[in-house]
Amino acid sequence: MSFRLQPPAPARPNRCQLFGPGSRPALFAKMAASEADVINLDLEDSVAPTDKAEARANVIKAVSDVDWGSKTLSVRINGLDTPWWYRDVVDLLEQAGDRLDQIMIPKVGCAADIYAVDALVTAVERAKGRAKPIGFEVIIESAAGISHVEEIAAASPRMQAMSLGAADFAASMGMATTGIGGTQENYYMLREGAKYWSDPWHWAQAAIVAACRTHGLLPVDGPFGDFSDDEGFRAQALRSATLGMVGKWAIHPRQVALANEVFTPSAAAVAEAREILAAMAEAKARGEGATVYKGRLVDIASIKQAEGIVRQADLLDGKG
Ligand SMILES: CC(C)(COP(=O)(O)OP(=O)(O)OC[C@H]1O[C@@H](n2cnc3c(N)ncnc32)[C@H](O)[C@@H]1OP(=O)(O)O)[C@@H](O)C(=O)NCCC(=O)NCCSC(=O)C[C@H](O)C(=O)O
Ligand SMILES: [Mg+2]
Repeated sequence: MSFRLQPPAPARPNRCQLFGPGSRPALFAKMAASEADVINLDLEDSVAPTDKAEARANVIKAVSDVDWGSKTLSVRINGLDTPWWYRDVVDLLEQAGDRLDQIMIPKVGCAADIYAVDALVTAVERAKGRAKPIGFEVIIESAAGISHVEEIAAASPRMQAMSLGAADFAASMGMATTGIGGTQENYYMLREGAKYWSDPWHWAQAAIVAACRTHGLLPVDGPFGDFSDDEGFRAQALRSATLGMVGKWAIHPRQVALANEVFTPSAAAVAEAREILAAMAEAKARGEGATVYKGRLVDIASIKQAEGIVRQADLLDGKG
């Protein structure tokens, strides 16, 4: 390990973030009743420009009026290139109750974007005497965002989580697709006449995971647009989990159970992790740093891998 230790990410469930437009208040109670760990009430791209003010008022009311249980409650504000974002921040911080946990900042391009929102949030918090500091989560969804991902992750102590926004990311990068996440038909390798599909989101996801793990944030996979394609969602989520992401967005309620399933360690994975820890404890008692488990090497690094799985299982204990 480097002299600079890796800080832990916030210890809270973040397997699924369920989105709903702030302009559809009829959805709020359904979102609260869902099994999602995080709720994202949206003021940004799912809300038409003519509905921005009404959506903001709906969301401010719902923060206090709806019973959100133990979920993390987040509101996605408008981007810093719009005329709406400062009013989103000021009205939320002045008028929404203490139940609000986070603000999600979309389309961040550099650390200064976070600095600007932090300055405004801090001023309103002090003026209003808000006791609970608001956390930040951000979306990496532009060429600038992915280019500056590490400085963005380090930009504020308010930072909690970072998501990949596949739709805006594809648009910003000029990617030849209108798909939101998942396999892309033309992104394949050819060998002896057979196509092998590759993953165009992989490098951006890996960069986000590395930035998050360096600075103690939760890395999250964003939307999968085709909500009729359960297997496509599951495949995308499995790849994200394998890379180190802790959860995924749901843009429709049917995606919530899929995300929870993928990002909850299976009973078999937890049992194996505990067996590895037991095998390594025995090895340590013998004065050894490595041993053989089921015919393969396990060593001190395996302890950290196994502890991560057990820690996640303990965190989710009782959440199904
Ligand atoms: C996608 C939707 C517009 C679909 O809405 P609808 O046509 O109403 O869906 P259904 O008829 O299939 O709904 C079935 C029942 O589920 C309820 N429902 C629908 N959506 C939600 C929800 N989000 N949360 C909770 N419950 C929901 C319906 O009311 C039905 O209930 P019932 O009648 O009682 O059976 C809609 O799902 C939707 O608006 N989704 C969220 C869209 C959104 O927030 N988008 C923003 C995030 S993605 C993004 O921004 C891209 C990203 O930034 C990037 O760049 O990648
Ligand atoms: Mg977007």
